[in-house]
Amino acid sequence: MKALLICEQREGKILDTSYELVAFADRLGAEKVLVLVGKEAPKVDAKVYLADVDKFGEYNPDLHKQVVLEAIHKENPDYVVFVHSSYGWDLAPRVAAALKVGQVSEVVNIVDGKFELTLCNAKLRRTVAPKGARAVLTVQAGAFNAVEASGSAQVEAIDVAGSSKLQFVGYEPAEKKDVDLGRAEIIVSAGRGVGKKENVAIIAELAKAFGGELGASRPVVDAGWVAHSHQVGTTGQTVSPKLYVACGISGAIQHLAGMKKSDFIVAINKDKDAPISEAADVMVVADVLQLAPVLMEKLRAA
Ligand SMILES: Cc1cc2nc3c(=O)[nH]c(=O)nc-3n(C[C@H](O)[C@H](O)[C@H](O)COP(=O)(O)OP(=O)(O)OC[C@H]3O[C@@H](n4cnc5c(N)ncnc54)[C@H](O)[C@@H]3O)c2cc1C
Repeated sequence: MKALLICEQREGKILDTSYELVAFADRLGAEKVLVLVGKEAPKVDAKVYLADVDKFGEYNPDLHKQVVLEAIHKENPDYVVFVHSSYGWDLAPRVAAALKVGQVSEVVNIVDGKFELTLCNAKLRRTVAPKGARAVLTVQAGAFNAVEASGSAQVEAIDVAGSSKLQFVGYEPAEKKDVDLGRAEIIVSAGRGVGKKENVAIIAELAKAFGGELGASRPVVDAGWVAHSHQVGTTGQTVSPKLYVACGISGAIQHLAGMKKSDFIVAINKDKDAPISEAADVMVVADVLQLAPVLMEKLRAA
């Protein structure tokens, strides 16, 4: 079984998720071959097809698709694997359509060689197996722990003739945020379990008592209870504070992807079986609205 791993870089820096794809292939027990439109190959003991980023652009769906199709032509892989990122969301279906094969999106685990996906806001999981001989997959960021960047790739340059009406112009820096969670040493995050907007103030106060910043899960942001700059997860910020306190957060894979590299994780949840318990160093089974005032009192007295 062979997996062609479509890696990503940004402005010369190989993204960590590329090494998550390697971990995915290793878990699958597949021979791995990597493809990157970039400058330097990932550090891995495997063959890497390297396409010149100056020629093909940081991103260009027409040209990058041609590069991937050329690598598929050379390697005849069983699986063509992308990260479930904005790059993968855009490119994977284009490749699947060109190959006329099915796509399995957002794989979070491998069980007996089949692919596990989440559904119902990550409350349930289902297992699927592609029917055809080949499939395109996207793998959820954070679902597989990245392998260490070490090894020496057998690099082969890949070039394709192709034209596109699109041109990569550049990245636009995000607006300056009111909070920089990336630098925070302590983050206390509010999840849907806090119940209503007014209760977020309690978690914000708790964050202050810890000397940290307020984070949030996506539903809390989507509901307009706090600004998006506080969101942690795949569509928010990736954080790695010394202490992360998750208040009323279930631990969906998209949230975990953004915070699981925290040094120490405390989860406060009414449900002892909430998935966050698997990532937490300490799981406090409690109503966070009852616990928070007690905790604040202790912290202030300390
Ligand atoms: C493409 C995509 C991208 C996404 N990106 C993100 C992202 O960046 N960040 C993110 O967070 N999510 C993201 N999500 C959403 C994610 O799948 C989950 O839906 C979300 O993380 C769930 O948020 P939650 O844990 O706050 O809510 P829920 O899953 O509803 O969990 C609430 C938890 O609170 C507990 N609870 C309830 N009441 C209390 C109480 N009084 N005290 C203590 N515990 C209580 C419950 O037991 C439960 O575990 C994304 C989803 C998709 C499809």
